[in-house]
Amino acid sequence: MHLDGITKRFGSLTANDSITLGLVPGRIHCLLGENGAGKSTLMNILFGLLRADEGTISVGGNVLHLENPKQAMAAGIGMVHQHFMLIPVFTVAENMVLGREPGRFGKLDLNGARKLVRQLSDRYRLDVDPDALVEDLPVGIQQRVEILKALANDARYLIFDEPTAVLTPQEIDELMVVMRTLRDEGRAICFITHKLREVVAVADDITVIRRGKVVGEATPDASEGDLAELMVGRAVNLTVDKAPPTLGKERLVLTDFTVANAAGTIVVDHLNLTVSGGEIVCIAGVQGNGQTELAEALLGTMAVIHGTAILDGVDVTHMPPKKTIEAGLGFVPEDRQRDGFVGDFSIAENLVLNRTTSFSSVGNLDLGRIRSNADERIEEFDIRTSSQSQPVRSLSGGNQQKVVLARELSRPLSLLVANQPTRGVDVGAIEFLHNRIVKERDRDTAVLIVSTELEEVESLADRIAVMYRGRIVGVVEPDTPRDVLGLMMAGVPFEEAARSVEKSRTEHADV
Ligand SMILES: Nc1ncnc2c1ncn2[C@@H]1O[C@H](COP(=O)(O)OP(=O)(O)OP(=O)(O)O)[C@@H](O)[C@H]1O
Repeated sequence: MHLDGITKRFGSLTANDSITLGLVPGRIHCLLGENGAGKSTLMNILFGLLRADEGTISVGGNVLHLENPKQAMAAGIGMVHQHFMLIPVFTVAENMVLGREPGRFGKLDLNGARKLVRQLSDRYRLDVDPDALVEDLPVGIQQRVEILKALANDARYLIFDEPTAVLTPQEIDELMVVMRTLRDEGRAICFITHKLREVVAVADDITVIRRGKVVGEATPDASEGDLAELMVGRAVNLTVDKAPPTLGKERLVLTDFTVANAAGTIVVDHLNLTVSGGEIVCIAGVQGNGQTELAEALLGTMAVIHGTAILDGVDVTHMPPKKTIEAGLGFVPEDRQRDGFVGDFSIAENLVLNRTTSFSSVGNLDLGRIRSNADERIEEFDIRTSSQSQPVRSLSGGNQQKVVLARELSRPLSLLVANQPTRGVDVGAIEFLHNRIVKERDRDTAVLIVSTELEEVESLADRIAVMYRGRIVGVVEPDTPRDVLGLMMAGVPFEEAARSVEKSRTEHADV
């Protein structure tokens, strides 16, 4: 398949500028580029979601005219989206038949769909229950459903647009295996990711785009540093420079902090933790062990059924979000699309979303200050946009994340709680954001980070608190070996985990 001279403009912005690219059966082609480079735009054109202004897409010399995803699917193109396109209240099998022409397995042929889910699940070892409701499935499994949807259509060209951003390390490994299998069957894969180790692990071909243009190609033996430099056009320091913490007073004190979900199940279980000003505590753990609920309960959107949260001496245990924010909490949610911004509002509006009173005078919004605040934040956080009045919905994913962080980090804070702070963000921006978080720490803010990225935890943490089934298994130093951390994440206390790792090392040394 050839994409030839693809150009796409949004008003004055050229998101794709004459991009030429080949997708070859039996090869994984990684598309790399900084936030806003134009990767998703290009893939949306290939899947018929957007129309190119110029250029052609052809297979075997035949030009395809793709006006919608249905036509793309008919041409053998499948897409696994960055944000899932599934209907949450439907089952897996029901989602499989959605949007399909009756005839292949028509709208009512749920049995056919169920059978196909089972067959494909077995063949690719994807393990999906056809009768499960999509909303009850963890994100990793939802993504498998998207992959199954594409495979049900026997897609020969598969687009994976940042599929690993929301996955746990184990799910990522499993996805890499699936991608290799699909490649070895002779399918062509286009894979977008910001995680360079994944590129190095699976790429056969690598194309880098910057500001809408192809700026280079690389071979899979390129180092992560070389790829980073090619992506952002300068050398990137992938490790965080930070001095040892200077501990201030205890700012956040959690005592027997216990949180229940809507069904009444305890998800954070008698948790005790203190975070001082001037330190970064990272919560490490396999997703789904209560980390997100802990963060949300601190904000005030989940029910605390026992224990207390004290912030700077004030009891914030049962405060609603508006009050906790006024009490000095900065909050970066796990799901930016759902909880981080209002998509139809402009960047400028989103940057002052939770503190309009500070941008008002005599009861009216001070539009001049809102505008100058937006100019400053866009510049500081390098938010790639054509205008501060652009709706946040139409920003690239990574730039949306930068808007959320820019808003939360632009007022004096007592405590910053950030859940997956750099999700979907390019390496250059991660370098900036990590340094910015350390700067926040050095202003005597208490920082609590939840991250499933061990590299992020290791680079940011002054202490690591490992969470398992709603409890803290142990609080350890940031240089704790990964295998010890891994055992702790499975619920093994530190001493036992350290002994077990030591024992297996000695046994291996003896062999
Ligand atoms: N509907 C739209 N209206 C206006 N501008 C848009 C629209 N869709 C995308 N853009 C702009 O096009 C540019 C490219 O965005 P795109 O989503 O393709 O980037 P990306 O490379 O996928 O970035 P990321 O890595 O952050 O996901 C961005 O500047 C974005 O704001």
